[in-house]
Amino acid sequence: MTIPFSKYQGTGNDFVIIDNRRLFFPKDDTKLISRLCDRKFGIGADGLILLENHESLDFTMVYYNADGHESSMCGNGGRCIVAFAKALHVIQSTTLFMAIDGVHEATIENEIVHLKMQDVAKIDTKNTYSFLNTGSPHHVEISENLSALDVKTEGARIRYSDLYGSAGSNINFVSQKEENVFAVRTYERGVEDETLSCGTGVTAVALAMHNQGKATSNRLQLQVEGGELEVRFEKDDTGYHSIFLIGPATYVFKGEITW
Ligand SMILES: N[C@@H](CCC[C@H](N)C(=O)O)C(=O)O
Repeated sequence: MTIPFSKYQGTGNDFVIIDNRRLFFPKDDTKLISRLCDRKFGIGADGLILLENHESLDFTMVYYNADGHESSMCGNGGRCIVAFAKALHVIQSTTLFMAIDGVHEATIENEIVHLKMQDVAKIDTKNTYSFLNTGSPHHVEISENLSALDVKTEGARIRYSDLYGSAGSNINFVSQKEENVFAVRTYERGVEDETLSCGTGVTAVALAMHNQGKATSNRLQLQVEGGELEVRFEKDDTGYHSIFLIGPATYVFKGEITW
C-alpha cells in the first residue's frame, strides 16, 4: 500500500495531511495513524488530518491526535488544511469547510490563514483557572514562572485529575506580557506532551483573559513556543462570537509511505 502525504506546520504544531477524497485511507487503523505520527518510527507529527469531499462545502476535515484517535477540533490543523486545500486547487483564497465541531469559514493570503472558530457562550471561571470549549476542551491557568514550568508533568497532573475525568482536557499555562499580549504553553491531550502551539488553546486563553478582565482589547497577541498568533473576537449578551484565529500555515515537505 502507498500513502502520499504532505507535512504542514502552524507555529510549530505539525501535521501529516492526506488527500483522502478517494476514501482509500484506513481510518480505523489507530496503530497506523500513531505510527505515522511517531517522531522516531514514523514521519513525526502532533496529529494527522484527512481532507475529504463534502456534499455542499469545499471539503471535510477529519482530525486525529498523535495517539491515533480521532479527536475534537484542531485550530492550527484547521489553518494548515486550508493551506493544503489551496495547494491542491480545491479552494482559492476563501473557503467554507466542515470539521467535527461544525462549519468553518477561512481566508488565506501569503500563508496567513484567518480561521473562524465556533462561538463560545460559556466560560467557567474558578479561583485559579478557567475552563471553556473552543472546539476542543481547554483549562486555562496563570503561571507565575512560565519559562521554568515543567509543562508535561504539571499538564498531565491536571489533565488526569478528577477535574476532567476520563475525557480529560488540554491544559494551557499563561503569563501576561503586556496589556493585550500573553505568552502561552500548552499540554495537549492525545499528544500527552507539550506542543509548540495549540490553536484552540490560544483561542481559549484569549477569551478567558478577556472574560477575567485581564485584557482590554478584542484583538489579542498570543506568543507560543513556535511563534505568534492573533485572536480577534466580538462579545455580546450571548457570549463570544465572530472569533478568528490568525497566523501562518506552512508547507514543510511531502512524500509517500509504502509498505
Ligand atoms: N493542536 C490543536 C488541538 C488538537 C486537539 C486536542 N489535542 C484535543 O484532543 O483536544 C489545536 O491547534 O487546536
